[in-house]
Amino acid sequence: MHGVCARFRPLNSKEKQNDNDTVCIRSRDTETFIFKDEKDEESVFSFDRVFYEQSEQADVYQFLALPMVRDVLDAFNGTIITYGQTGAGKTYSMEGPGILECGEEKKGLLPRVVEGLFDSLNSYGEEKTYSIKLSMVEIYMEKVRDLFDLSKDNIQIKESKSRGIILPGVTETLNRTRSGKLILVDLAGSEKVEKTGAEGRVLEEAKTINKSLSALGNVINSLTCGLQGKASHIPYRDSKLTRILQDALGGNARTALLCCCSPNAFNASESLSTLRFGARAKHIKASPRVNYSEHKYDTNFSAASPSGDESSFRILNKLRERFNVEDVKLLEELFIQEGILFDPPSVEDESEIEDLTLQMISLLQAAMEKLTATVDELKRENSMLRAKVDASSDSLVYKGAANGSVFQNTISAVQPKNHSNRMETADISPYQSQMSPIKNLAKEFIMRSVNCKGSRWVAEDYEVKQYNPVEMQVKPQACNSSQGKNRLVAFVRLHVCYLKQPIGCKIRAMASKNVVFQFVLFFICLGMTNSAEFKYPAVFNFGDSNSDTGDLAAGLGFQVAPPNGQDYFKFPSGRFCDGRLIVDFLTMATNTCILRILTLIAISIPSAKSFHLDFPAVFNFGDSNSDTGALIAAGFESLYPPNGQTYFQIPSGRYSDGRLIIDFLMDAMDLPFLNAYLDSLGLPNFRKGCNFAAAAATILPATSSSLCPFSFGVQVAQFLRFKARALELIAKGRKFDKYVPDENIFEKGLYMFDIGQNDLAGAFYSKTLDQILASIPTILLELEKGIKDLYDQGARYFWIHNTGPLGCLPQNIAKFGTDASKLDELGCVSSHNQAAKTFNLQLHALCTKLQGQYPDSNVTFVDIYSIKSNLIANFSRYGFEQPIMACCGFGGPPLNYDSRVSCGETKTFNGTTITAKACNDTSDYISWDGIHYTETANQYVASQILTGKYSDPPFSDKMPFLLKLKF
Ligand SMILES: Nc1ncnc2c1ncn2[C@@H]1O[C@H](COP(=O)(O)OP(=O)(O)OP(=O)(O)O)[C@@H](O)[C@H]1O
Repeated sequence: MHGVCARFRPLNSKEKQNDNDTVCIRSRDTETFIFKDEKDEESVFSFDRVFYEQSEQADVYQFLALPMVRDVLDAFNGTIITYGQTGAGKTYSMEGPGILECGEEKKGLLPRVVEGLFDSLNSYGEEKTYSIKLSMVEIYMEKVRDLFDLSKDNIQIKESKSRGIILPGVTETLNRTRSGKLILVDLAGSEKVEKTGAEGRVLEEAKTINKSLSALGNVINSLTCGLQGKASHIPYRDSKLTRILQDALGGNARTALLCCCSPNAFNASESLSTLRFGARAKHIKASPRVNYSEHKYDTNFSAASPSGDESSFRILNKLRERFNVEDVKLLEELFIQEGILFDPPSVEDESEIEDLTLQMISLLQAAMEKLTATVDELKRENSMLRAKVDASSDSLVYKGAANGSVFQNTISAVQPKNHSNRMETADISPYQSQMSPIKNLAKEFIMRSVNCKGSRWVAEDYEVKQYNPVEMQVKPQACNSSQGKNRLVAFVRLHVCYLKQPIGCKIRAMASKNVVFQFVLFFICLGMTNSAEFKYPAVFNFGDSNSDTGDLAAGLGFQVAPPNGQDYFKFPSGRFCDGRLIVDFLTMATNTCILRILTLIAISIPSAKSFHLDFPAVFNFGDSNSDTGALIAAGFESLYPPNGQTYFQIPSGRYSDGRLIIDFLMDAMDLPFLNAYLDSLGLPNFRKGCNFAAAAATILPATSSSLCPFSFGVQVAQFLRFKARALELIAKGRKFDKYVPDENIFEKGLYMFDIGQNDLAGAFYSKTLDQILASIPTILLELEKGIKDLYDQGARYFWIHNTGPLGCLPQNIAKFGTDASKLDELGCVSSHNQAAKTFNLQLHALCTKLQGQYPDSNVTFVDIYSIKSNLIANFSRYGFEQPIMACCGFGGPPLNYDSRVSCGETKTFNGTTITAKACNDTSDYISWDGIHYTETANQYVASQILTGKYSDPPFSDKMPFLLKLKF
């Protein structure tokens, strides 16, 4: 980094009161100080400059910003970031104490930068033409929003070879120009949520902010911890913030970081985190270079370098000689996914695609070299594995998995990622011809931004009363700074372009380890499939008990008791035999053992992280409200896009556009998303729990007409099988520690339940309301039985969701609500909601009973019904436009639901083709597909659960949903 500095603000009046004024720093000199942490342990910190309490705003500007202002005029990019906890002085440093009362002395970096910039431009004289652009955006809840045009609230971030990361529309492409951009970033506070007392939606905002800051930390860690001489994956794409700052952090920019801290001992832990962040960031090495924009028809340039077409043709031909076309395509795709290649659709200018081809080719060459090395390594690994197969098949299973980094990395590399982009931005080019209006305009924008951080309200609520170039008066209206403080970033960008000669061109190449691994597996498979020997890379077997290696036991929890398995496995292995089956011998004969390696991975993938948590794991039982992929993995149903579009970008096995309530709860507990028990591919991680929930599941046992065979009893049986299998592996010795969940998680884990909706909703198709109400005790008896079985197996923490207002689901309204007299005041089917309420009352009573019966357990009842019905009744207050109508469906208002086509499906009826499509903005809708909720609605429900207000007993400390910065 160009400069990393620390700044300590003076103690504020609150800190000075009540003997609370202990200071945690002792100055040594202008670069070094001693910091005393909460445990009174001292550490020495050194930065490029330390600004102590008495430092002036001008000192900060001169040291940190002035060199950058000069550089930007020489076409170097610059970025200045203020970082630190809330109230540490970020905005003060960036802007000043406030525009109205802010004197010359107190004004911050922003006004000084603008003045410095224009002063420098003026001093350059008349002969040059300058184009100046300014944009202001904020990142709020992972959306980039144009503060000059609030209707543009999801601006796409794009990447241009010549200009790096851009928000298209702001800048103008000029031939043979050099341009510098200066980005000023005022980050949101990095404090811990517990100190802010945030809850509900504010808490959600804080958590999103926390994620962005964590992503920033991860990027800095990757940039500074990468293996020497080896390019490693930098997760810029994990948040909008890191994507926008990509150039600033690792690439083409001089970057300065101002770590703002309180000197007060009360804030020592946050200050320490900020200082550590800065200390690490100091090690980042950027390579700023002069920016220029080449004209694609520039003849000089063409003469000096081989044409893009020629080079591509030559090198691609070489590649095709070695691989087939599909392989090359696949490699390209993977590189784009990993962000090491420009994604052509995300490049803002068609004319740059030729350059991208060149860049891609050099990347392919680099990857080829790495690939060759890795293939050699894998050949060695392969022969080692073969030797071990011959020696001992038992140890092979373990070591194959231990050495199975290829498989594990391959599978992890295809995990879905969260990126979504759209294009739009503001352009103030009409002002570019005259210097003075631009300067004034820029000032006006900056003035607008000053008084209310998180300028979401600024553009709407500020009014310029009187304005002239010398003095201006800005009147803040309804500026709520406490709301503003939860906004992530006030981001100002000054873009200065001027005409000069182009200097040169350099293509930056990176390679990703993950991609290489992903690619390698692909080639191994090809090699083996083409072999004439009996050596296959994998075996996919279909059959009955003659070749069932555990399906019935695993899938339906069927008990295969001893002495089954006694001869070979020494325990029941899921096979109906004393030992191995024909398929086992055949598989061994292939010398691959992949079938078993995959089986092992499915059961026992190691977790990369270990957290100290209240709950080490979660076991979930339920229906589609919490199914994270079971029914799809079982092959009973398919989900098509746009399912999953919002978060996973592919159908993720969840019935929603994005995450479910369970996902948000897992996230809040700092646990990974739960893998479906039945989903054996995709590096399932069961160390932190397992999800047995399956869409369409009922509490009552499935019948021949049920959509889903995995009723609650089967889910409990699957759990028993899961536990037994895990314990078998644990009993085999420590070598399996990395692969199986700890034994104690079965007792300490949280058992969650969200089931019952289908028992009620399904019954309405064949029963009267009275019959349904009468059946509720029987349904709950079955639930009680399963919970007792789990208790007998050691479960002690139970978390039981009641069922939501079924009558408000478009599916039920469409079928049972055609007669308006059947609807309540919200437009929901009364009978369905009555059944849900009765069920919930009795479920609540069951929870109380269970708690009484098992005093050593913790049974928590969660009132989802109240949260959801409150949301539907007050939808607009929570930012939704549609309380009932489905987002993804067919038929239009009022329900946009047609039971003949589910979300994403296209069908033809009587010659007419219909498709159930998604709405434009899923976050406006509560209902996703007429049966399930959108990610935004799920997030709201989860945030309400986390308040603890809807639980019986209310909880305060069970869910450790505190901010956990990882620096
Ligand atoms: N160096 C300083 N000298 C005098 N006052 C300061 C200084 N730094 C901060 N302050 C004062 O401390 C208070 C909090 O500062 P500021 O609003 O800049 O914090 P922040 O880090 O931007 O917080 P947030 O993340 O909530 O926006 C303000 O009243 C500000 O005027």
